[in-house]
Amino acid sequence: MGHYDRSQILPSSLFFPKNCSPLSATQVSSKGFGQSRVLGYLFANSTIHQVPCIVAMQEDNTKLRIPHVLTVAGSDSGAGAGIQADLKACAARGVYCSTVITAVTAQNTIGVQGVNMVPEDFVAEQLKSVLSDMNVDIVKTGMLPSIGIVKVLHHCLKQFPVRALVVDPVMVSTSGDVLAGPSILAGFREDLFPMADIVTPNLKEASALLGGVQLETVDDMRSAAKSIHDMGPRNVLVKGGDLASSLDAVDIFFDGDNFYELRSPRVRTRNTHGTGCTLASCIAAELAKGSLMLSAVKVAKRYVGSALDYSKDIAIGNGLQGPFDHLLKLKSNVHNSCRPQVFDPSDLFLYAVTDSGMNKKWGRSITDAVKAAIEGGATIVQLREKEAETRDFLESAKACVEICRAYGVPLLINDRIDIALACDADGVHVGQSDTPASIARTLLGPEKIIGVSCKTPEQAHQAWVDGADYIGCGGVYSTNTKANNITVGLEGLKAVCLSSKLPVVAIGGIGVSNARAVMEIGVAALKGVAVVSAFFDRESVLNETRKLHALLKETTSSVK
Ligand SMILES: Nc1ncnc2c1ncn2[C@@H]1O[C@H](COP(=O)(O)OP(=O)(O)OP(=O)(O)O)[C@@H](O)[C@H]1O
Ligand SMILES: Cc1ncc(CO)c(N)n1
Ligand SMILES: [Mg+2]
Repeated sequence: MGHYDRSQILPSSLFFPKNCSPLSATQVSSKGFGQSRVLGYLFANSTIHQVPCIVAMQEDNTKLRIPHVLTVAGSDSGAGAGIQADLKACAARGVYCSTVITAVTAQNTIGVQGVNMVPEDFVAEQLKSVLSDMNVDIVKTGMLPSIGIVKVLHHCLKQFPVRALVVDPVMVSTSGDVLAGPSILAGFREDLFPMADIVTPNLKEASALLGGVQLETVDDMRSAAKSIHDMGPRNVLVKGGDLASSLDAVDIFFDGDNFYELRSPRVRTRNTHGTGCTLASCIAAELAKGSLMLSAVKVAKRYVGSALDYSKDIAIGNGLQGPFDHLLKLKSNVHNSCRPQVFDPSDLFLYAVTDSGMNKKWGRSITDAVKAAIEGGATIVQLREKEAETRDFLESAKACVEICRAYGVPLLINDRIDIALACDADGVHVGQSDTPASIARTLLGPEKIIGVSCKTPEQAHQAWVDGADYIGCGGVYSTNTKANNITVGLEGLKAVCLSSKLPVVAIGGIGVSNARAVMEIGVAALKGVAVVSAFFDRESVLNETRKLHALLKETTSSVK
């Protein structure tokens, strides 16, 4: 709403600077807020718009207020653009998004098959509902299908001012379908642009706004940005996603004084439907968090670029322009489709744990070791590479992920949550002195597998509380793999298994000579054995794994 300037939203936007105690701020009122007692509200007026920015504080000083974008746009049934893109973009950027729907479209990856406008007075009713109640920070507009709807929006924004207005002047979809006719141009120019903090036309829209001039080069985009700036918005971003002559995706940002040429490599993909809506929503989201305009635009462009790159090969629909994946989640489902996502305790049956020292000694690569173990019958693999350089480890881990996925065997990383995240492993195994399982769970999310090494029932209980999926218990027998490792013996193993709510895999000095004795303790929680030396400190990993696999099969059928 003109002059968006972070410094006007005191103090330091929505967030308290480290050196400013929230409790020392003006305490205006004390009211209940949800379940928690709020100590006060802090009102800070934007000097130009007199928009109160309200920060609610709880007794423990945590802030309840979250950044909020309202999108005023059309629904896309294919969900790649419009309201649906805006919701996903805001969710991905960690901002709340409310929605005022201006039109319902029937569209897919082929084009727009139909448009049904929402009556003006009902757009007004939605706007009033949200703006009068929900502490909107930023309004972002997309498809505004009639001049009447533009007028309604203009009126509501005067009545309920917000911190900033982002206008994506949607007119023509990339498929070439008209989403708002030329009559809308007057509404943009007269009502919305003068109050807009940024306007983000694509090439066709910029051309339409300027009476149909041809825009074919980056220089043309600069002149267009300047001419559109003359129509009143604080900032203009002319988007060059559709600039055929450029290998890069070039956008021109103009703030009235300076031009900024924002370039990123053009992602080769058909999945670009909704890039414009997403970019504008992401700009709005960053502004809602308190970013300056140019930073918001840069972050938004990077976000769109990464999402396109991530989604370049996904296949949804048969048309020329597919949607992309705002939340960067779909691809991992494709990779995992040969294997259910949930952890299956029977995977602990024959657990192979690699050791870099042993691989070096026998002149094997990690990948060869892993492949041989799986071919011999290992049902889960853990990479335990204590000495490897991070960069090398990551490369090997990525290769092992591919191998394990192909065989449908889960791959875990010992200790290194960073490596597990970077190679998209199935999970981690942590020891008592590594990152606590509860933190590993927060970092890895709800689906990844987490195992914890435990020697006692107390540790096993804690692993359960922390959200682990299984525990490794040992050393059952003494081993050279771990220095100064206390041996728990079969008795210790049994005690842990009897108390554990989680499935258990036994580890430590286990091989063909003693695996039967381990499994014969006969406690239901014990699902299998984990092996390091008896596989990897041997000439043939494949043969040793096969032998133990056969023995375990025999043992478990006789134990039952
Ligand atoms: N293939 C691509 N690779 C990288 N960035 C791209 C690509 N296509 C578009 N972009 C970027 O996406 C943003 C949106 O630009 P674009 O010109 O496609 O908007 P639009 O035509 O309004 O989008 P749509 O109508 O599909 O929602 C810009 O920052 C642009 O540079
Ligand atoms: C509803 C809607 N808004 C915007 C666009 C522009 O991509 C679209 N295709 N559909
Ligand atoms: Mg486009």
